[in-house]
Amino acid sequence: MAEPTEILSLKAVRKAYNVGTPIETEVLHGIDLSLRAGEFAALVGPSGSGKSTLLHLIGLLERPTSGEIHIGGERIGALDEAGLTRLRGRSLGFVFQFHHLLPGFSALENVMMPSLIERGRYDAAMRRRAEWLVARVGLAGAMHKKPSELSGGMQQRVAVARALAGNPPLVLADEPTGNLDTHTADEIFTLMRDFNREEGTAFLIVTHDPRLAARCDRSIELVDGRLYAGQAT
Ligand SMILES: Nc1ncnc2c1ncn2[C@@H]1O[C@H](COP(=O)(O)OP(=O)(O)OP(=O)(O)O)[C@@H](O)[C@H]1O
Repeated sequence: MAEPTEILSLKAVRKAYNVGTPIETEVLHGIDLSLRAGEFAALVGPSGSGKSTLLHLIGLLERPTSGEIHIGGERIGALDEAGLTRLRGRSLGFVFQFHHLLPGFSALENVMMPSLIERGRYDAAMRRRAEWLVARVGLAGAMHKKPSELSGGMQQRVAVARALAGNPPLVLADEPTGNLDTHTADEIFTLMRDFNREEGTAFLIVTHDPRLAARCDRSIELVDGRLYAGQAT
């Protein structure tokens, strides 16, 4: 059973891909990692070290080949696909390098979308939360604009607001500033940091930017599919 303050726990997690039967490549070799509620952590490492693979496992988008993952105390190995979808909707928010906003919908509608999909119905509280978030990321005046009418930085602000819409205890961000200039990257990073402090949301942020990693509480380093010594907890 995971510790109550742990939002995430990985024990001996391995991931191998079949790259043509019977050839298997192991990408992650026994990862032990835990993240506490409210932590703000960077996930760093060279290209190909397995960062995205690890994030996909934690994001419940893929299953580990072996080992155990707990999210919010729930053991994911025990869940079927419906259970994984429910846990993902309730516990996780996502920010990607490319915002992945839906082009036909306004900023506000994009922010409401995950809650709408998860709950299967519209409600006023959901809209109030989304309006508050869009204003909080500095886009009160652009709430009804479509993504194509917004700059790259503004689009990523909407993506951050969308990740927070369901009040998840953990947000996973895969190179969230990788497509932005330094100034805009700093702004987006600061925004995530503010949410971390204001709402107690934990963040796990994949970044290649050492400046941003240094601004996190903790840097978790992957090298060749293993956590660098001393990074385990
Ligand atoms: N679906 C897959 N099938 C086979 N191999 C894969 C698959 N996904 C990833 N890999 C391999 O796993 C290794 C780790 O990839 P991953 O994308 O997780 O690394 P990364 O640290 O995120 O790299 P980058 O910083 O370049 O994004 C790479 O060698 C990659 O080729």
